[in-house]
Amino acid sequence: AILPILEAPDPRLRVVSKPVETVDEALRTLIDDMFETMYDAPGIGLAAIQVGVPKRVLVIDLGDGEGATDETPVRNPRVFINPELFEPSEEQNLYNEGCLSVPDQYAEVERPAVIHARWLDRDGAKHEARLDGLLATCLQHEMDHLEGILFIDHLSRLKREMILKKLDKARKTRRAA
Ligand SMILES: O=C(O)C[C@@H](Cc1ccccc1)C(=O)SCC(=O)c1ccccc1
Ligand SMILES: [Zn+2]
Repeated sequence: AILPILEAPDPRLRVVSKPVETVDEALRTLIDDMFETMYDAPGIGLAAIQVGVPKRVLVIDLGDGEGATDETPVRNPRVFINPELFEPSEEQNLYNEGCLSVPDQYAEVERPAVIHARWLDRDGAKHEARLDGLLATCLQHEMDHLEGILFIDHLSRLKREMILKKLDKARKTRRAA
C-alpha cells in the first residue's frame, strides 16, 4: 500500500526509532509498503519513521541495478534493519540532498564519503560492508531519520528557517487550493 509521508515540521519525525525485535511477516509487509511508497513519491530512500512507524528499518533503491543507465534506471532494492554505522572516513562528500519529508527543498550537505555499516536484511540475515558514493550519502541521510534528525538540521539556522518558511507557505497554498 502507498502510505502517507509525514512532512516537517511534524513532531513525529523527531522521535528516536526503536530497534526491530523480530524480522517477521508483519515487518516484511511494512517493508513492501515502504518500497511502494518510495517508488510512488519518487525517492531513493525512505525510513519507517517517515510513514509514522518508529522502527529502525529503512529502504534504499538508487536505481543502480544490473545494467542500469541514467536513462533507464534498474531497480536495486536494499533493506537495512537495525543498521549501525562506524569508522566514518575523514574524507567528506558534498551532495545536494532532498527529503520526502521536506518536499521540493534541496540543499548541500557534507557527510563522510566512506562508512562501515552493519545491518540485517529482510530475512534477518547479518551483513557488514564498507559503503561509499551515493549509497553512503543516502544511508547516512536515512540513519539520521532513525535518530529524529532531518537534513535541514545540518544547515545554518538561516537556511533551515528559510526552508521551513517555504514549506509552510506551500502547505498554506495547497490547503487553499
Ligand atoms: O527523505 C528521504 O529519505 C528520501 C530522500 C533520500 C535522499 C536523497 C538525496 C540524498 C540523500 C538522501 C529522497 O529520495 S529525496 C528525492 C530524490 O533525491 C530523488 C527523487 C527521484 C529521483 C532521484 C532522486
Ligand atoms: Zn529524508
